[in-house]
Amino acid sequence: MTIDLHAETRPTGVDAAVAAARRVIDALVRAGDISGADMADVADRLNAVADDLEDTAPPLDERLVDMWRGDGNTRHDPVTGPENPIAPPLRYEAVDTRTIEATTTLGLPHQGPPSSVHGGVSALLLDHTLGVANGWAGTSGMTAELTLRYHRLTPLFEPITVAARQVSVDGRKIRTTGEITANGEPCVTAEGLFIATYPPRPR
Ligand SMILES: CCCCCCCCCCCCCC(=O)SCCNC(=O)CCNC(=O)[C@H](O)C(C)(C)COP(=O)(O)OP(=O)(O)OC[C@H]1O[C@@H](n2cnc3c(N)ncnc32)[C@H](O)[C@@H]1OP(=O)(O)O
Repeated sequence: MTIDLHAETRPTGVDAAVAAARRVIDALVRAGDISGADMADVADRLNAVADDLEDTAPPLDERLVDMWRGDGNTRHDPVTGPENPIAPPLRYEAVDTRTIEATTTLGLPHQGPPSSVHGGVSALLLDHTLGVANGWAGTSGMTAELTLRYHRLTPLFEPITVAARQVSVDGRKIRTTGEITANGEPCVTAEGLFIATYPPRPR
């Protein structure tokens, strides 16, 4: 069952440009300096795109207010956001009323050890997924503690599943667990303490 735990990716507008930017990031890391591409020309063309975007961007304050309107951060967060080129992006499904999961395949931009996911990237995916599991379960908060155990390398280039479950809510303290698995084997497990609090949205 697909649920509204992430913003839907639109085929046009900034979502389409972000999808293209993800391709560029992946292709650049893949190419390195041993490809046949004229990288000086590539840099000129990418800088021209950035110049155009910077020249037409709204003031930062205005954009921040816009970002936190409506769907809020699910459109721009760095894990699921269709507006954010550094998001893989993950697309969550509900497992039950307190548990969610997403399956994705990461590539070279997220590499740490050879052909393996960077440990900090795993932490990002888990922190966010635990946070969204809290939102799904009905009580969310800010990460106060996140404890990770890296059991084995998390592979690139093949499907991995990121899952999280809200375990308990005790006053403002929310305890949540999660894991990244590949081929059914745990690669990283996480335990999080979240404190129920709601930072003000930019206005
Ligand atoms: C359906 C879909 C929904 C989607 C939703 C969108 C999801 C988005 C997902 C995004 C996910 C991404 C998520 C992110 O990226 S969140 C960003 C990363 N986190 C932060 O930046 C948090 C920064 N820290 C703070 O803001 C404050 O310190 C917090 C809010 C955490 C607590 O400050 P606050 O002033 O409010 O609390 P308090 O001092 O009154 O303490 C209250 C109680 O808590 C206990 N305590 C506090 N800290 C700790 C600690 N470190 N270890 C153990 N215990 C701790 C404390 O002892 C006390 O217990 P007790 O004495 O009462 O027993």
